[in-house]
Amino acid sequence: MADLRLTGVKKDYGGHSVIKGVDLEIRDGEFVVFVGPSGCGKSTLLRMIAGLEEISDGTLDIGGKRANDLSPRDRGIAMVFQSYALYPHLTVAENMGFGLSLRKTPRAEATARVARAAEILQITHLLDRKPSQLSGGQRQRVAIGRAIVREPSVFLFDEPLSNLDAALRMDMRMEIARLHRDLGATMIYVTHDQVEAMTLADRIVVLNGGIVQQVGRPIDLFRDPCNAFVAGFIGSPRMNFLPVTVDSLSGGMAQVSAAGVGPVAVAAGRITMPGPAILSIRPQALKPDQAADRSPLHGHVVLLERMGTETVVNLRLHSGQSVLAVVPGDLELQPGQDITFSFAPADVRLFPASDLPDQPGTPH
Ligand SMILES: Nc1ncnc2c1ncn2[C@@H]1O[C@H](COP(=O)(O)OP(=O)(O)OP(=O)(O)O)[C@@H](O)[C@H]1O
Repeated sequence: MADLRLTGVKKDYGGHSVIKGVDLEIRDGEFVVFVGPSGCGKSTLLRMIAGLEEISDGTLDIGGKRANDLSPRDRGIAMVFQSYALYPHLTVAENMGFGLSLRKTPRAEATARVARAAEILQITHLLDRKPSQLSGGQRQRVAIGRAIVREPSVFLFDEPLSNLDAALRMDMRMEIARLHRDLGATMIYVTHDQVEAMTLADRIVVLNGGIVQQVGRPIDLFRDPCNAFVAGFIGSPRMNFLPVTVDSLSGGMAQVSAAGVGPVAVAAGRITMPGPAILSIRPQALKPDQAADRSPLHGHVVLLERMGTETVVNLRLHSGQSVLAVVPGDLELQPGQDITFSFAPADVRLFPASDLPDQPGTPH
């Protein structure tokens, strides 16, 4: 069993708090991805699970046993680093088997495990080469192979694909997904990459400033972010945030208005009082037409980013606010043209203005 439980886990560096009390359960066999802005504590949390950083406060249980004071090698965990961390003077086979020889695994068994991992990763033909004779993608396979041979119950990945080019990242992403399916091991993965997080994760943990903002299935975070931070962090292109005024509240609905928006009735969410608020609208939820049951936004096209099947439209509303919309790639649009987009009230979310204190038009 390799379920993990973090209870009130904290990390301080010399009185500076970087992880501020994390409670999290990770189920056996689950693929969990940590995301968040640079410096939010993703790697620190991962390294505490690995045993590479001491836990300042709180409890880490692995497989139902307290692991705070276990050495890294006794945790049943293997970690794959962004930098690959291969020994240049050893062959691929020796790199992969290095941890096993340290643990005095019988030679025949070590050789068999290396051969099996090489087969899984399709690098059998590279076993006699040195790291300098490998491409970046091949080196990353060796680093993953070195983790596999240890037969850990938990794999930790710290941005393993960030040194690879886009095409290779996609191949390796699929490879890691297949590995998870085949091995059935618990995997915890840190990334900056939205696509990796959305496609690999059973659940995503969004961190900000050492605090867990939300934990959930990718689709749930995308559709129902709990606050404006998560709404802005998950999804690409980035969420639009419009400052609005809540004029009245009734039966869980808020009547909102703003220059160039509404009035429109939307779900009140966490809003309990009339006053300033933020309306969030995904670029994909804006349609370049105006239907009776949709709410209009009037503006003009500033910039078009043609991606092929779709185009990202950067428009400026009459209120001066910039907004992004995603439209089909074959839609004829020109910079400078006046345009009306519209949204369905069910597709937007309302958040307190205090969620985004630097939002123009909202109080500080
Ligand atoms: N050894 C250390 N001593 C002091 N502060 C540290 C140490 N290691 C990390 N920090 C601080 O802890 C915070 C979290 O760092 P961490 O590397 O976990 O962030 P991250 O979310 O993984 O960032 P990135 O995405 O940039 O890798 C940062 O403010 C960092 O400066």
